[in-house]
Parts: sequence; structure tokens; C-alpha cells
Amino acid sequence: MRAPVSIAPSSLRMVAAPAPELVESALKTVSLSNAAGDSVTVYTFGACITSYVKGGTDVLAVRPDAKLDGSKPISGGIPFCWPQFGPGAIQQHGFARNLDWTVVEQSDSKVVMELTESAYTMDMWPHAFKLQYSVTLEDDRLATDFCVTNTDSKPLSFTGALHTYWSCDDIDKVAIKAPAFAGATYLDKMQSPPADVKSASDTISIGAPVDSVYAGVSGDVVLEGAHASPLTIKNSVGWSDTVVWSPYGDEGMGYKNFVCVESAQAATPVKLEPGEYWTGAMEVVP
Ligand SMILES: O=P(O)(O)OC[C@H]1O[C@@H](O)[C@H](O)[C@@H](O)[C@@H]1O
Repeated sequence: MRAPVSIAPSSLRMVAAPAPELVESALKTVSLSNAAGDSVTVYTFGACITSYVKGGTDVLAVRPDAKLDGSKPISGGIPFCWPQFGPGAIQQHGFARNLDWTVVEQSDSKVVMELTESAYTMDMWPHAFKLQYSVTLEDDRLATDFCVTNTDSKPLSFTGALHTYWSCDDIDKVAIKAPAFAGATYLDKMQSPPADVKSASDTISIGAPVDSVYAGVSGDVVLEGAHASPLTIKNSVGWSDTVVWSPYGDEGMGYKNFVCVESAQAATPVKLEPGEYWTGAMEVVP
């Protein structure tokens, strides 16, 4: 249950104005911590991890224009895109980042959240499903495990992503590295219409707006120059693609202080028969 926000009178008005609409706020968060003093904050709204502080540095960023009141998906941390990545038949990036997930297990260092179909989801996407998302703060890393089960009597297919906003002091100094970037063909969504481009290097740097889908690039992706030491994004199970997004130059979004390097299942939808499940595991090793 969210507490209503109280609205202070801003100024005296000479004419009667319509009553301001109350915006619900104070979304529920779960905090994880360990003996080393590392911490994690997770919003149950969208199952969005908004902070992972390791050794005093928060490796995740929340955009300055983010809304944390449930009025729109949280623009920051690790938004959960599912069952659709990007635009398409339903709302951009799907509904999972726009709904309250249920906490089914919680300890000091771990939380497990679930989402199942509702009248709202069935209305736009007529499938019964069960999502389970486990977030564990370990001594040296943050581990995420995602499982989709088709609980319906007909097949379903989905795309999705962990749309992670990595913090950085200066995006101009960031290098995103993976051996598989070299020679990979990526979908350049900045072109109109989007077009395939061949990548020459194993390193991506950002100096202009970027929106690229690297199909089949997975495994370890290393972020250098964002913080004092490199950070590794370990895509160990599922999540077959990597998406790089930056609204470079957009001051309102605070472009200088984040880059999105997303663990995605974007290029090829996953099809699940009734009773089948799919898992995606991503770990952050600062
Ligand atoms: O503003 P949103 O809906 O959170 O999406 C942000 C961006 O997310 C990226 O993953 C997409 O590739 C971009 O096209 C999109 O603009």
C-alpha cells in the first residue's frame, strides 16, 4: 500500500483552481547488505534494482529525470524489460517494469520476487506466465537470476532485457569491451530505418547517441573507465544479446553520468511450450 503524498499550497490563487491530482509515492523498497558494507536497493515496482554500492561506489545510475512514484517505469538502475524489448505490439519494453512484483523470499542478502498474469496483462498480452527474479548480494558480486515459466495451455514467446544503467563519472572516458564485439554485426537503431553494421573493434566508446543491438554477443562484457577499477557484466545463462544505449548530449537525462549496457534477449524471441521455462543469469562483478 503506498502512502499518498501531501501537497503543500504553493501560492494563493484569486480564482478557484481544480484540486491537484494526488500522485501516489513511497514505493516499496527492499534493502540488502553484507558484512563488508556493500548494499543494494530494489524497488518492487518493476523489480528494479536502483543501487548497488560496492566499496563505497554505486555502480548503478538513476537518471535525474526518473520518476520514483509509480507514474512511469523507473529510468535507472536495472529496469526489467519483458515480455517485449523495445517498441512493438504492447507498451515500449513491456509491462514487467511497470507493475508491482511480489516478494516471496527475503533475507539480509537476497530477495526473490514474482510476477504472474493479471487482468491488466491478459488484456494486452493473453498469456498465463510466472516470472521469478532472484537478486543476491554476494561478497564480491551481485547475482541476478531470472526464470520465465509458461503456465498456460498454449505456447508463448517473448523478448526482454535487463536495461542496466551503469554509472560513470564521464561517459567520454568509458570503454565497453568484449572479444565478441570485434567482427560482430549489430543493428544500428540510430539509423532510419535501422540498419546492420559490422563492428571492427572489440571496444565501444561513446561520443554520440548510440542505440545498438549486438545479437549473439554475450558472456563477459567489461566496462572500463567508468569507475576506479573495471567492472565485469557476466552473462552466464540465457541473455544471448547485448544492447548499448546512450542518449549522448541529452542533459535532461544526465547523459554524461551513465551508459546502458543491457543483457538482452532482443534479436530472437524465446518460444516456450506449455510448462516449459527459460532462465537468464547476469552477475555484476565490480
Ligand atoms: O525511455 P525508455 O522507454 O526507458 O527507453 C530507453 C531506451 O531503451 C533502449 O533499450 C532502447 O534501445 C532505446 O530505443 C530506448 O530509447
